[in-house]
Amino acid sequence: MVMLRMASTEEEERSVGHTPRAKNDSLPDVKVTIGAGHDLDDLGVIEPLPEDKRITININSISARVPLLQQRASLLSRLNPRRIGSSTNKPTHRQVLFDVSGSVRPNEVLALMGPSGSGKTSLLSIMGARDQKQMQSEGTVTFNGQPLTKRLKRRVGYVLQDDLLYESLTVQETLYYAAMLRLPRHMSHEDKLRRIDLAVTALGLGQCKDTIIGGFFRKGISGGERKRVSIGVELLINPSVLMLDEPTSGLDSTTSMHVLTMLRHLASGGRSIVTTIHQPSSRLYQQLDKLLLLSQGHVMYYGAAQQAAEWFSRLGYSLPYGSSLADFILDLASADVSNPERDGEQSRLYLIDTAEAYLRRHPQDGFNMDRDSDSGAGGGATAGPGHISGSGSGSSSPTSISRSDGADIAATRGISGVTVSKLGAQGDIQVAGGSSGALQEEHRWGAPYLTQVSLLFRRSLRTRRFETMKGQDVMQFSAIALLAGLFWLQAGQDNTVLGARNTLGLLFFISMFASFRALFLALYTFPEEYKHMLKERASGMYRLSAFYAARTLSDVPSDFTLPTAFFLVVYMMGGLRYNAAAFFGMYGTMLLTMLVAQGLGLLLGVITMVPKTAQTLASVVMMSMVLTGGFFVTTLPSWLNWVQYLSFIYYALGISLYIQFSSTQLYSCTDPASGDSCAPASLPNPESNPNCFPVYDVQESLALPQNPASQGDAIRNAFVLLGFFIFLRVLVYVVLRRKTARL
Ligand SMILES: Nc1ncnc2c1ncn2[C@@H]1O[C@H](COP(=O)(O)OP(=O)(O)OP(=O)(O)O)[C@@H](O)[C@H]1O
Repeated sequence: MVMLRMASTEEEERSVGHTPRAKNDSLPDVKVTIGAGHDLDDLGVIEPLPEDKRITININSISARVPLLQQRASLLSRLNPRRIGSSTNKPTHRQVLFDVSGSVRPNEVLALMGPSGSGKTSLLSIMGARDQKQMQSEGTVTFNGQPLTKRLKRRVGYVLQDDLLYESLTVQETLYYAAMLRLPRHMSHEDKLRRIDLAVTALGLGQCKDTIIGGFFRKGISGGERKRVSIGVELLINPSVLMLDEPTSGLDSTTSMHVLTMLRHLASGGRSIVTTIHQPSSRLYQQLDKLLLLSQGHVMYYGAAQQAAEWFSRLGYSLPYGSSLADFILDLASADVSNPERDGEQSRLYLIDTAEAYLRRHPQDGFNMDRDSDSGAGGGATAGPGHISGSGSGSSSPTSISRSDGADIAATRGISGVTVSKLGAQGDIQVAGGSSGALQEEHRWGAPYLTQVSLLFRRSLRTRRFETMKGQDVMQFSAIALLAGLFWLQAGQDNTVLGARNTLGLLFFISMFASFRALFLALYTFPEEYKHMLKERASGMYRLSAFYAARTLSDVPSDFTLPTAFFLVVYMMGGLRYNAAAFFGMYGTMLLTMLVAQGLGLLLGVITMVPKTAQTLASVVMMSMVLTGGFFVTTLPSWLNWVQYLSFIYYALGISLYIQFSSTQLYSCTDPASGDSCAPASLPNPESNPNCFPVYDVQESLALPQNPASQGDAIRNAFVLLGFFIFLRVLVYVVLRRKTARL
């Protein structure tokens, strides 16, 4: 707990390293460098924004509630009304934001600060329309007066707290795919490449540009470099608004300073920047224009960042000499500061009450003394409610504030290294609709549709560069193919009924093995990609259908190579029909079956989005398909007969049987001594054996659920499989669309 003594404003400024500034300080036109002396002015992406691209964000009375984890009512309590009352009266939600208002204008850096759990990330996510489904929010956020439309979202860069990057891509590749997908189509390929180079240079990523991003299992670039790559991905599009969640967390002070300096510089080019920041040093704090301080979801201060000390001092909470302002206000928000009149919690509540009362009159502008003197309002318009001046400090109330544009704040900042001459020219705020016209003219998607598919396809292959053809997969397939080949060695050449039963097992095994693998691999596709997809779709990077097509197509080479080799070995060793048409017919059937199984896996994955749940469901579904596929269960009760028609393995087996047996004459042979059916070894030539008789009804003699001799049935089976394939793919797309409907 910090006990306060009163400090003068000058003391405060000295203690946080501020030099009291005259309002119109003219600052030297100093170039800003970031990392390894790179010059930010060299980065084409941060040239000043044209007037019509600038965006003012207004936050109007945002409140938010999150669900509380509750145990489901037991059956007993659901049946007993008296118990129901006791369980359902518990609150189900907790409010985490309370009526928060504010604004960010072009040229401004607004910092959201507060102790952990105070609601910074929640507020930022609501502002960027990235809030989670579970969160219920009220109030509005407008961008130049309009809600955040899909088109506007493409002008908003959003950097998440946990960088979401593909671990197997290099830094250069990450920026390349982002640039090619997001930059406007009228820009030439060379210009896009140049922009990537500039971003790499300006963000100091040159030395690691060919290193993979890496992750838990495979080490890649450092944490600070990851942050810079995440920022770089957003900078490439030259956004009008940049929102960042903890861009400096985990970075050393120098790198944090580089990041904040860069943000300040970006803002000075007409962008509106909002960033959450945890505990900035005094140097970092100086880069901020506006501060919105949250304490347990309530606004404790909103206004010019450099005047927060003044505000609190007037309320009786002066910055102790030698303390950092950022630490001090976080202590205030954490109820860790008391004064002779109030303990920590009382002080916190008092400061919140005072701020909320004041901000009801100035919801968008907040506290800024400079504007008073600007407008000549002085203390004339008494903005502060009576209880502010009545604070325990005995000091005067916070000066009343008149509205003026945010450029004044920027123009008075005096941040070392920022070319302030630019700020004055760009200070005007755009009115609603002014920029939307220009935004309408832009193409909705950066890259054309087919280019999106091609880029996403190539990226998808690269993201799995460490996965394809793993040694253990090759071993697994070789072992199973060899074992199956040996168990069914030349079984297909045996044309006795006994031999045909054996071959039936081989045909079934081929369909089943290929399907199982395809289905279980596909379960993970979308759950693993979900977060990336949400993030990239939220920034309008590509069409969902382009992603879907590319992602599923890119599975084909890796998922189908080994099964093809497996098929070749098993087909030859198993002695299935040596005929090109039969071979390719059987191969095509296996591929189609795999595609259907893959579709089913994708569907289960996308419905659940949780691999473990999808796996459980998949084993039940797949077992039912296998059991009713026509090999294990051959006679079903009539009322359950329809189940087999749902099994894609049933149709696959039907086609395979047609290919193998429709033009082969089978013989039923009996051993004269025992009267039993004979094994092929004992009767190598059934055609000339008097104990063998031709079989005319293969379906009956093999107890099959469908007729292998019927070409019509085989064609129907092929069409049904094709129908399954198309139906499942469409269904996956529809579910995926619903899951990402909020984007
Ligand atoms: N989806 C959710 N379900 C339940 N509680 C949530 C959810 N999202 C946020 N919260 C709660 O809301 C509060 C604010 O969370 P938020 O992440 O916005 O805080 P923060 O200020 O960003 O914290 P930090 O600095 O630690 O990141 C926390 O108490 C958090 O537990």
